[in-house]
Amino acid sequence: MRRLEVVAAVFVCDGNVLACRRAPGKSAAGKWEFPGGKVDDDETPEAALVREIREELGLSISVDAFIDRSVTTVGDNDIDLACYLVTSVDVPKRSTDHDELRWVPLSSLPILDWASPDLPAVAILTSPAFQSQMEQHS
Ligand SMILES: Nc1nc2c([nH]c(=O)n2[C@H]2C[C@H](O)[C@@H](COP(=O)(O)OP(=O)(O)OP(=O)(O)O)O2)c(=O)[nH]1
Repeated sequence: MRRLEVVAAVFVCDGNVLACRRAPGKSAAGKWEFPGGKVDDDETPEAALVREIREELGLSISVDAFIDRSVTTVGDNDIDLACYLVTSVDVPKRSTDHDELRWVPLSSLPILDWASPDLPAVAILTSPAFQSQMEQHS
């Protein structure tokens, strides 16, 4: 079993969350996920997330809050996925790794066909506690 440390960014805007669909030809193509990628050796999770989002979406972000970290077995890999709430000045428009970027209302997130490692974060995002936290900040 191989353990992969992965970080992902949750963009929230007006009660909508950015979901990204893995492009054809990638592993788990067609599954929805949060943008991000693998943490390199000797890199902090926050630095990895800033680097991955710059590479993938071409944006500068600030990493604002930790949401969830869970380990999920997918095939021969243990995916150790940490998700963070992030903000950016510019709006994400396109991705090198995804064929669709979609803003989805918090309450509709479970409708998408998520990569299984993302489901714990999706459950937190759709909880009443998170939704009222977001309303207080908007
Ligand atoms: N970026 C990202 N990756 C995720 C999420 N959920 C999830 O299972 N993954 C998996 C997919 C990949 O196997 C790995 C992240 O690697 P990566 O985004 O750097 O992708 P990669 O192109 O190197 O991946 P791969 O095609 O080699 O599998 O974690 C998620 O929400 N965001």
